Amino acid sequence: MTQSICTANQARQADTLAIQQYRIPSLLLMEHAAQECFCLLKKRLQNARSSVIVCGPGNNGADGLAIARLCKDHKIKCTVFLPDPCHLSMDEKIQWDMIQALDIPHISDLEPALKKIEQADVIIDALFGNGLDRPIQEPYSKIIQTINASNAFVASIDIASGLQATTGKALGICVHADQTLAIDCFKTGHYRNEGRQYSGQLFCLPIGIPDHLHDRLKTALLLETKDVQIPLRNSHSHKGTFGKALMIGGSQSMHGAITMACQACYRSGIGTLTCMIPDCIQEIVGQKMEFAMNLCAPSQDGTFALEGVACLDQEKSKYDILSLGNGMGRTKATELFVEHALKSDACVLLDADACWGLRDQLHLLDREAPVLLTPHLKEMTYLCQKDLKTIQEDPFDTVSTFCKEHPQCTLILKSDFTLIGHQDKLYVVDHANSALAKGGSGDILCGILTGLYGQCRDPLQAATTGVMIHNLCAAIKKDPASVMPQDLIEQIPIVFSSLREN
Ligand SMILES: NC(=O)C1=CN([C@@H]2O[C@H](COP(=O)(O)OP(=O)(O)OC[C@H]3O[C@@H](n4cnc5c(N)ncnc54)[C@H](O)[C@@H]3O)[C@@H](O)[C@H]2O)[C@@H](O)CC1
Ligand SMILES: [K+]
Repeated sequence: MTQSICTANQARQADTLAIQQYRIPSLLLMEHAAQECFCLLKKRLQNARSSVIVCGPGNNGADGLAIARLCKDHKIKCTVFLPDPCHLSMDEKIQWDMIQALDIPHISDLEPALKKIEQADVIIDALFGNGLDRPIQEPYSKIIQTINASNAFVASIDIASGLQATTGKALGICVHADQTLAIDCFKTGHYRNEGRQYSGQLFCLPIGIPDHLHDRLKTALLLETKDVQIPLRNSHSHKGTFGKALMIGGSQSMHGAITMACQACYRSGIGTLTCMIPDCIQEIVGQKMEFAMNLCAPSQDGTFALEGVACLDQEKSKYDILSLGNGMGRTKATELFVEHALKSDACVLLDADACWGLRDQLHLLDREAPVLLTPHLKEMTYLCQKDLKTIQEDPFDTVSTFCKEHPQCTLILKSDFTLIGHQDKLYVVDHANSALAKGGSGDILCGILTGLYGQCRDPLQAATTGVMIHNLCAAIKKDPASVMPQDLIEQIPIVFSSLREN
């Protein structure tokens, strides 16, 4: 099952549909949620000297009470802290009655509860979930402060209390979780704004809501390795079967970028590869790449000259994919190359400086053949009318809006996680790894994408598979500080064969 990433509203809708349309009682969903949480936390709770379940006034708190009941069933000691037993949701009232009837230790007075929290080694945070809708105030801010000051392991149910589930903004103070146990689906707030920093390790727990309800809600999806498919390679094939690519880039000061991109492309299965570079770097690039054909275009001041675009015009009809950008520099010629590439019939991939070169000619995206774009957050400002802060605050909306406006495009927005959008589809790849936060890493992704597109001719498949491969390449047994671009390139064959086996 592919995990959904929902806004607060979508998560609520999924709950409501499950309850109304599939007649699943909400207490049953809650029981599933509690059982899944308990299963994941059982070992820690068993080993804890003292554990506290801190419960708020809604169904998040009710989940906490249901977990306390399962602890009692398994003879695990824990204390429930419910600060305000007079104001409870309907389901929580039922859970609270059971807690009292079963004589499970519970406190409602603040001072002794804060002492318990200070001494606890495991805290379950069930204060607020999807329903937090205003800034945290007393007594909850004092409670959260004490949780954060304790040395305990903190597991938040559904979302760290204090985070708004859609925006990931901390509404005042927020629990700093070691783990978040998302109920039924991830929330966009786990990925946006402060959500990354407060959620800790994320888990998503199924509670019996039918999958297709999420499909209906068109939520973003979290991609796992099993969800991607590398293009099949028939043994009875020839180099034409696997695509002809032209990769355009390089300059006097950045010739490494285009060579790394080409190496990654070749290792990712392209049939034939031609590399177009400014003639001033002909010698150095030629020495590094005997597998690719080199085309040299005239240069000026260490980058492509304007008249170099004639070389592209002459060649462009011969290729399935034209990729532009790696180490190209931000010049008038880059803008012109972008324009002429987009006026071809081939698929076009625009990376790095080519995204900049597109900024004043976005109308060219309205074409027949597909376009792949791989901006990082800053480069995204060139592709839409938003500033960096707005994009950072809501990358989900940025990508979906762009993809609705440009249905021919597949957009890959890179940050510490990657968003991939195409028309109304939105995917997240989340393998944050600082080994990729280095120069050269984007060029390698560009090469992988070009190689994959040549084989499958499906931009979305190339994007989802390519981003996953790129991330898996970084998961090597080397300290992230020391990983070189060449290490990633050398990892490509290993990742390919492990994906093909699966
Ligand atoms: N059927 C369902 O709806 C299910 C819901 N589940 C749980 O229910 C949660 C959502 O429950 P709710 O919608 O009741 O929402 P919450 O439990 O997040 O809390 C909502 C309550 O908190 C109050 N509140 C909001 N912000 C506040 C603030 N700053 N200070 C004080 N009070 C504040 C609201 O007035 C409301 O009473 C999910 O996060 C999940 O943990 C799960 O049990 C699975 C099933
Ligand atoms: K919570």
